[in-house]
Amino acid sequence: MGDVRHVAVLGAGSWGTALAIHLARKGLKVGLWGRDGGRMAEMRAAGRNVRYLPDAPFPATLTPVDDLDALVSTADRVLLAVPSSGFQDILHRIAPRLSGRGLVWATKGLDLETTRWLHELVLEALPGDVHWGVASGPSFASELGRGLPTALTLASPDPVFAEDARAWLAGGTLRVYTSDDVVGVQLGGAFKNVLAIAAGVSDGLGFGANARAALITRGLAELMRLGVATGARNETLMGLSGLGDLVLTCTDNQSRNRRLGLALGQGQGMDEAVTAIGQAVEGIRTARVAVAKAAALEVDMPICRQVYRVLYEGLAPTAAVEALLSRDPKPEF
Ligand SMILES: NC(=O)C1=CN([C@@H]2O[C@H](COP(=O)(O)OP(=O)(O)OC[C@H]3O[C@@H](n4cnc5c(N)ncnc54)[C@H](O)[C@@H]3O)[C@@H](O)[C@H]2O)C=CC1
Ligand SMILES: O=C(CO)COP(=O)(O)O
Repeated sequence: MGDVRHVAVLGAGSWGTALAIHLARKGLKVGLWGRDGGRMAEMRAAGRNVRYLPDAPFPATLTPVDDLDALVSTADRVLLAVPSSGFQDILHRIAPRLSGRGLVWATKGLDLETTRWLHELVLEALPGDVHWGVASGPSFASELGRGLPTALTLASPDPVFAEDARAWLAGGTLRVYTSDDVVGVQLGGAFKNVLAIAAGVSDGLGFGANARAALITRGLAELMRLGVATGARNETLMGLSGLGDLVLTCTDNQSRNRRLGLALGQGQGMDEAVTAIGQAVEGIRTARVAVAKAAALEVDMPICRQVYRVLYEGLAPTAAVEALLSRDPKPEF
């Protein structure tokens, strides 16, 4: 597959920036592209992403760039880290230039309108000679940006490409495991965001550690039921991209999804809470996808359903909890 010396990182939010810094620290030449030319100029001048990761200076081999086509045409590999709302658009823009290169994405979510997995969009958009994979796991951008130890899973249907991607992604403080469970790795990364909102709501209401642990565990049961219906493997859902990321985002206030839930549980309105966070909160879109997938596949996902009702139907958080607690009794497994 050839030597990897130059990586294009697309999406200059907190995650794209942290990944770009990490790769550049390893000595790779990195072009970081963002859609806002003014912000990219600001990053070039400041030598850091002042808005999203102000405490992580750019290594010398990281260049913020404006020209997407030029960057993708010259890079050996492309790492896509835009929110799921922008995934399809950027994928189509870069697809004609991806021949012979490899694509990894680090976006967590599904396509909202069609509820398709991102790899299904990739399969449809890309020429057959483009190898691809998805990276996911418990990984707050600011921690990777500060060089703190982090572990991810890289899933690809092609074991040779999985090893290729592992080799250029991993190193320094980032450990990367490989997998061929493309659906399982995406499932955990996407749907844990909905459950993190639920955990935040519970903590915002002051419900305590028992309730949080119950939500994490029963949330994992929902992921596993969806996994059975979609062909994901249980061990993947028990791994870094499943349970690992679920625990991280349900328990730590660095999670934007958890913070949204906290704000709602404390009585803040949705618009106010989203504006205050000011960054991607993927669980909002994914709650809609969860309800649609659960209905289409006849999978019981009561926690995701109540999150959806709080976000989209104006249900009071206390009423959502009551609805969960008053369901008919059933065996745990
Ligand atoms: N921040 C984190 O700790 C982690 C984030 N992720 C995932 O990475 C993805 C990106 O999230 P963040 O960087 O955290 O979001 P962010 O809110 O920090 O930044 C989003 C960036 O994407 C840009 N953007 C939005 N729509 C776009 C479009 N259509 N085309 C091009 N650029 C667009 C925005 O201008 C902004 O620069 C999400 O799917 C998120 O779940 C995954 C792991 C960790
Ligand atoms: O996915 C993440 C960590 O793995 C980031 O979580 P939030 O999007 O909730 O901040």
